[in-house]
Amino acid sequence: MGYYRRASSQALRSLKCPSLLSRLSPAPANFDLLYRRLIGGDGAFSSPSFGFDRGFCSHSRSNLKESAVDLSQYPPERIRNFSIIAHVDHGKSTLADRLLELTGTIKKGHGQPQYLDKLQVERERGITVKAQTATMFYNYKLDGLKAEEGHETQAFLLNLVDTPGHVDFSYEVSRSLAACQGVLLVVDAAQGVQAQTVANFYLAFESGLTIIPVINKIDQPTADPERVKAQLMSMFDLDPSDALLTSAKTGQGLEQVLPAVIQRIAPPPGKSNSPLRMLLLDSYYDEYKGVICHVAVVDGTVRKGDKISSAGTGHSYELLDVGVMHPELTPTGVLLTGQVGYIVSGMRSTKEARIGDTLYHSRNTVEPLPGFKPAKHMVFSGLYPADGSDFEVLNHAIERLTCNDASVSISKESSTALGLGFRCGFLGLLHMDVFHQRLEQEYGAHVISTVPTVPYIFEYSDGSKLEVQNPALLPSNPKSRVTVCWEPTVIATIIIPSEYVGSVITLCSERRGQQLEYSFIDSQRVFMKYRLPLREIVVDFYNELKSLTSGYASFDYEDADYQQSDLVKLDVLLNGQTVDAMATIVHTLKAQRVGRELVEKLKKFIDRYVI
Ligand SMILES: Nc1nc2c(ncn2[C@@H]2O[C@H](COP(=O)(O)OP(=O)(O)OP(=O)(O)O)[C@@H](O)[C@H]2O)c(=O)[nH]1
Repeated sequence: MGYYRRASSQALRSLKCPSLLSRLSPAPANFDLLYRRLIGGDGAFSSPSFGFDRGFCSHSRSNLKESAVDLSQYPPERIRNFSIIAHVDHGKSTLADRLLELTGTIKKGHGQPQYLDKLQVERERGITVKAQTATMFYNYKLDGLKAEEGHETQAFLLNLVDTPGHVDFSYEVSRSLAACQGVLLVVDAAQGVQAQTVANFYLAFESGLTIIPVINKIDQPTADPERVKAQLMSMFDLDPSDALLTSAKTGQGLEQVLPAVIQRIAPPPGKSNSPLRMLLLDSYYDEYKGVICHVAVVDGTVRKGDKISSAGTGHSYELLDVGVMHPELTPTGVLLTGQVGYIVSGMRSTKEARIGDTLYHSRNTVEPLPGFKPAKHMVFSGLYPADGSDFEVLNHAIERLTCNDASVSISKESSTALGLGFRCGFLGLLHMDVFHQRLEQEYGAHVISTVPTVPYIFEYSDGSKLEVQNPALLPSNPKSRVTVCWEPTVIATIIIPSEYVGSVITLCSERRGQQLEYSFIDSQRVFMKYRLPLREIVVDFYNELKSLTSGYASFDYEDADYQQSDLVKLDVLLNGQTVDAMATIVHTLKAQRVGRELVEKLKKFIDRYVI
C-alpha cells in the first residue's frame, strides 16, 4: 500500500435500521447481528461491548518533574534512530520490550508485555496499530561485545520505533522510517520470510536505510535459522553472516542487538549549526496537556519557550514543553539535532498538527522538508448511530477519536434508512474495524457500519468523471449516461507452501485476478504476485485464503492503478422500497449471484409482510 511499494513494483516483485425494518416487518431481535450476517461479515464488523474507557489516549501522564536527562551530551554521532519492522506476530513488540529492559528504560518484569502497545484495542487483539517511539540511554563498551568489564564506555541515545505489521497500517511504518537511519528487520525463525517481510524490506530499502536482519524466536522447536538466512539471501541479497539470531522470549542473543545498531547504523545526518527544522511525525490529544506532537529535529536545536511556525499552516506557537519519550513523556527543555521527542505548543486541535509538516523558528525562513504523501483511503463505509437520536453522541465521539487517528476521512451523509451519519474513508478493513471498536470502547458510541465499498470512478458521456464512495449516490440506471467505469486495483503479494498453489490460483481467478509473478522462495514456499480488483479482496479474501491454506498463507498488497471494468449498481428493495444503505456496486458477471445471496440471507431474518 505504501508509496515505496508502488515504486518498487518492478524491483521484486448496517444495516441496523430498526426504524425502517420495523416499518416493513416485525423487527428482528438483534439487528446488529442481522446486519453482519447480511453483509457476509467475517468478523470484520464485530463490535464487542467492552468496558467504557474514556480518555483521549492511553499514553500515560507526563512524568511532570523536570527531567534529570541532559541531552547536551548526545551530539548526532552519539545518536542512533532505528525502527523495528516485521511481518505480523514475528515478535517486534516483544523484542522492543527486551531492549527497553536491557537499557533500564522499563523495569524487567514490568508486568505488561508489549509495553509499547498502549491502546486497549492493541492489547485485546495482540496487534500493533500505532507506531510508538521510545528513547533509551545505553552505555556501549567501545570495543563492542568483546570488552572486558571496566573498559571505557560511551553513552548513546537510541530512539526505537515499534511499528505495526498489518498491511493497513503500513502508512505508519513509512512515516516512522522518515525519522530513522536503520531498521531491525525481524523474521520468525520458523515461519521465515512472509508477505509483510517483503513489503517492509522494500520500504526500508527504498528509503536508503541500513537493514539489520534479526532472526527471532530461535527457541521454537521448529526454528530453522539456516533456512531463513538462505531466504534472506535469495530474496533480498542480505548477507547471512549479518543476521542476528535472537529469542525475544528467552533473551538468547539479545546482547548483540544494540551493539549492532551502534556499529552498523549511521548517526542522523542533520546540521547542528543550521536553523531549526523539525519534521512532525505524529500527534495526539492528551486530556491534560492538549495536542502533543512527536517530532524529529532534523537541523538545529529547539528549546522550551521558543517561538515556532508551521510551514504547512503558517500558524505560530510558543513551546510550552519539550522532551523525550523515555518511555513516557519526560521533559528535557531542549531537543538537539538528530533527536526524536515531543513538543507541546498550545495547538487546540490535532487538525493543526499536519503529519509531515516542517516546524521552524518563527524568526527564520527555511526550506520545508519533503514531508509525506497523504494516506490513501482504500475502503469507505457509512457510520451511523445505533439509535438515530444519538447522532450528536456519535458526532462528538468521531471528533475526539479523529484527534488521535487523523488517517480517517470523515464527511457527513444521510440515509433514508439510517438517518444522519458519516461517510468515512479507511486505510483498509482492519483499520475500519479498529476505528469502530475504539469508538465503542473509548467513547461509548454504539455504531452501525454499512457495507464497505471501494472508490469507483464513473465517466459520463459529457467527459465528466464522478468518484463514487457511496453506492447510494450513484443514479440507479447509470448505464444510460456512463461511458466507462473504473475500479481500483491492488498488486497483491502471496506467500504459500507449495502444496496449496492450485487452490490459491483458483481463488485468485474467481476474484478476477491476473497473475504477474510466480517463483519459489525455497524448495517449500512459493511467492506469487497478482493484480486484483480491490473490491474482490476487501471483505473476505484473506479469510478464504487462510482457510484454503490451513492458515499458512501470508498476504500483503499495495495500491495500483484503476482499471476499466463492467460495473453495475445493485439495489435492494424491501417491500418495494429501495434501501439506500444496502446499495452496492458489483461487476456485471457477479451481480446475479451477489443479489441472490443477499436476498437469501434477508429472507432468513425478515418475516414475510402481508399487505
Ligand atoms: N517462542 C517465542 N515466542 C515469541 C518470541 N518473540 C515473540 N514471541 C511471541 O510471539 C507473539 C507475537 O509477538 P509480538 O511481539 O506481539 O509480535 P509483533 O510482531 O509485535 O506483532 P504485531 O504488532 O501484531 O505485528 C507473542 O505471543 C509473543 O509472546 C520469541 O522469541 N520466541
